[in-house]
Amino acid sequence: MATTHANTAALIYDWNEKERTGPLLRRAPRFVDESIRDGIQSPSVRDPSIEQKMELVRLMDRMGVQAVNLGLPGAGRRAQEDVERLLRFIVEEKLRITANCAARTVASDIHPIIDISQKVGVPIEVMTFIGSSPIRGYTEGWDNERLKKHTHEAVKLGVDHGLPVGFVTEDTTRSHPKTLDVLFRTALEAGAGRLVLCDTCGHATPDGLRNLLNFARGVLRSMDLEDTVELDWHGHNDRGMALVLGLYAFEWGFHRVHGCGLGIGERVGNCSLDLLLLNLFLLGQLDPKQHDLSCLVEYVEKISEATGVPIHPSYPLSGRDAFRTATGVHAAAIIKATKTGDHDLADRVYSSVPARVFGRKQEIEIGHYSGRSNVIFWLREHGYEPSDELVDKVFAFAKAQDHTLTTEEVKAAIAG
Ligand SMILES: CC(=O)SCCNC(=O)CCNC(=O)[C@H](O)C(C)(C)COP(=O)(O)OP(=O)(O)OC[C@H]1O[C@@H](n2cnc3c(N)ncnc32)[C@H](O)[C@@H]1OP(=O)(O)O
Repeated sequence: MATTHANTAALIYDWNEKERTGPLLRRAPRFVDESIRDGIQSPSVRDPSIEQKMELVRLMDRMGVQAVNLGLPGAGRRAQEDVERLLRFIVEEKLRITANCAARTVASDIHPIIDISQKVGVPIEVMTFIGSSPIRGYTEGWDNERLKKHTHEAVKLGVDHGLPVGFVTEDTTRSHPKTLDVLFRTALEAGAGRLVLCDTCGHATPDGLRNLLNFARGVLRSMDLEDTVELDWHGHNDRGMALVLGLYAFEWGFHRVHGCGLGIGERVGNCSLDLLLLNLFLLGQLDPKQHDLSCLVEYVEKISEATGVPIHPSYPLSGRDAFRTATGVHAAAIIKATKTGDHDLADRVYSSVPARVFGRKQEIEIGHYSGRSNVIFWLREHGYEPSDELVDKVFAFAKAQDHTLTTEEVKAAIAG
């Protein structure tokens, strides 16, 4: 995988502290890919075929994602079959990635996980969830005693069958501390090895996240479990904050952050896993020996293909327009940088993401906001001699349009 050049870096003053100083996180960031569980809960998302899911799991593994949620086998036969086949696939392919599955705090959701795990002979982490916020409790008619009973029984069921259990409080970011305190302690006493704090409704701001983390840490500390129990962050994007909160979660000390490729997921989606990886890479926080991000764009494309969710043209890194410029001033600078022969300079003069590092490249288009530089560059790239007359003709045509020209339109203008 290509890297960026030191000489180009010297041309950028970086106010992003970590980009200048290198790794600052307490520990190497770890990830849980929720694309084929939470990701496919979105009503606009198609459930990928088993072959597509396998391909995605292979890509997750290649990118160094440590865990994948394979689904909620309690949902029915198809979900159970998929989980079993994916688990066998992970074993047969000797992938490093570990498996977890979602379950309500009910035996009928947990037993299928136990059964699959025993059949395949590989542990699956049971991620057993319960809505812990007052608004959820009110809606369901649940009181704290009932939540506590469900929590205890569910965690104990998984633990008694020798499986690792993560306890997931749905809507943690709107839950009362007294309730969380009771539920966390109940789950930990029953043997949960992980607490998953969830921003199920996309409610948290950075200070909310930090307050909640400090609270959870306090509970662990009081039980002398700070060094043994891990904390996960699972966030949704209702307020558009999921990615930023994912980054803060690592900075402030969560062990793992959950996300989905292309940011798919329930309602407006989860934290985008590909953008989380991209940002941590750019911040110098990922060990390149553990994380091969040369397939990051392929991963997003495969997620899109498998789920039927289109990639927005302006989606970072993988979007059609991420490195495509029609604007005159920007294009002129990119073209000047290109002429130096230094691809890194050309990549970075108008983008914070170096395209070539991820297998993409800058493209210059012609539109109504273009200058002559765009036209000259385009003509040369397509084998035309950019005479003044030809440049004038295409330039005048472009200025009269309301959109970026297609190749056919430019060719028609040349011929016209
Ligand atoms: C962490 C998350 O993302 S939460 C989203 C989880 N994912 C999904 O829901 C997708 C898969 N779900 C399904 O296929 C179905 O909802 C099933 C098979 C799990 C359940 O189907 P049904 O039994 O028909 O129940 P339905 O979906 O209508 O309602 C959910 C039920 O679960 C109950 N429930 C929800 N969470 C819990 C919990 N943690 N513990 C106990 N019961 C719970 C609700 O109270 C409701 O019960 P009710 O039917 O007695 O009112």
